[in-house]
Amino acid sequence: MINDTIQALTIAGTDSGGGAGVMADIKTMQERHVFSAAVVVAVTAQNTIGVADFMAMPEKLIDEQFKAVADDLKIRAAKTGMLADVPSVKAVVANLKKYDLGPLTVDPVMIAKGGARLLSEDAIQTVKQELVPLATILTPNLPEAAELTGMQIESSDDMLVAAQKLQDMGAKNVLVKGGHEADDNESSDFVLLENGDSFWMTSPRVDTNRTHGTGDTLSSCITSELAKGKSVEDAIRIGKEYVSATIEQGIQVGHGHGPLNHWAHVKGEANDDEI
Ligand SMILES: Nc1ncnc2c1ncn2[C@@H]1O[C@H](COP(=O)(O)OP(=O)(O)O)[C@@H](O)[C@H]1O
Ligand SMILES: Cc1ncc(COP(=O)(O)OP(=O)(O)O)c(N)n1
Repeated sequence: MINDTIQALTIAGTDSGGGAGVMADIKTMQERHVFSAAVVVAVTAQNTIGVADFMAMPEKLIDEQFKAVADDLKIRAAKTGMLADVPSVKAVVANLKKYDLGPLTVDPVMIAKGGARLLSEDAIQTVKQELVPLATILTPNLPEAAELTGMQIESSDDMLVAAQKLQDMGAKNVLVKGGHEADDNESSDFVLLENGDSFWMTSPRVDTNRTHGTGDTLSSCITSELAKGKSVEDAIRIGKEYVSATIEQGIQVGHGHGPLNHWAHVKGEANDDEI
């Protein structure tokens, strides 16, 4: 019997500009040699300059996408990204409880780099109460961690406290991303694991505005590695290496916050067998 190809699912919004959301997730999973399926929760009219408009999908269509995927594919890990509003978050949560999709990475996307709100304010409470407790790994950036915890995050110590609070809210493992830090030299992320172990992941900060979709790329790489059966810690470390390479080996697309180079070469992965 032939083994099934490794399959993962993104549950998120589209980006017509190709840099973030479902598009970044599919490109990342493809580069990680994982077959990617997608439940589209919202469609955005977006490019590297900003988000012009978006529309959330009707809940029935969200349900039908989940059913279509679950009836046929063998999903080994899933991630959530942009979830738009309360009805969409609730529809996603109901389907995550209904189907076994493996470990779940929750990227609690709230506001795009250009400033557009991608999650309505009233949906934040629903995310906190209903989605965060389902997360195998929760990956907030600094503003998202602040919003979810209700605390100001201005130092490394604050990141530690926020991670603990998010774990207390039900997320098993927490990765607080430091991409929005003021530090000019380093970009440091803090990880708190389920067993209480914690560590920092630090990479040189690249002086660039080509960082559109960094969070999506990191979380979908982590999801790909979880689908392959990697441990949470290994998946997170590989995710950081991959996203760093996609930022460092930048490409030039568009006139604003440019997208990442998803085909970047990752050190130590000289041939396909090592991916
Ligand atoms: N300029 C940069 N140079 C290097 N790494 C970065 C840079 N900006 C973000 N990162 C990294 O990209 C990942 C995503 O972080 P962040 O940008 O905070 O997420 P989001 O896209 O959700 O706002 C993190 O690992 C962060 O450290
Ligand atoms: C459709 C969609 N989903 C998510 C985002 C935000 O992606 P992120 O990785 O946080 O990147 P930036 O917006 O910070 O560049 C998005 N813009 N669109």
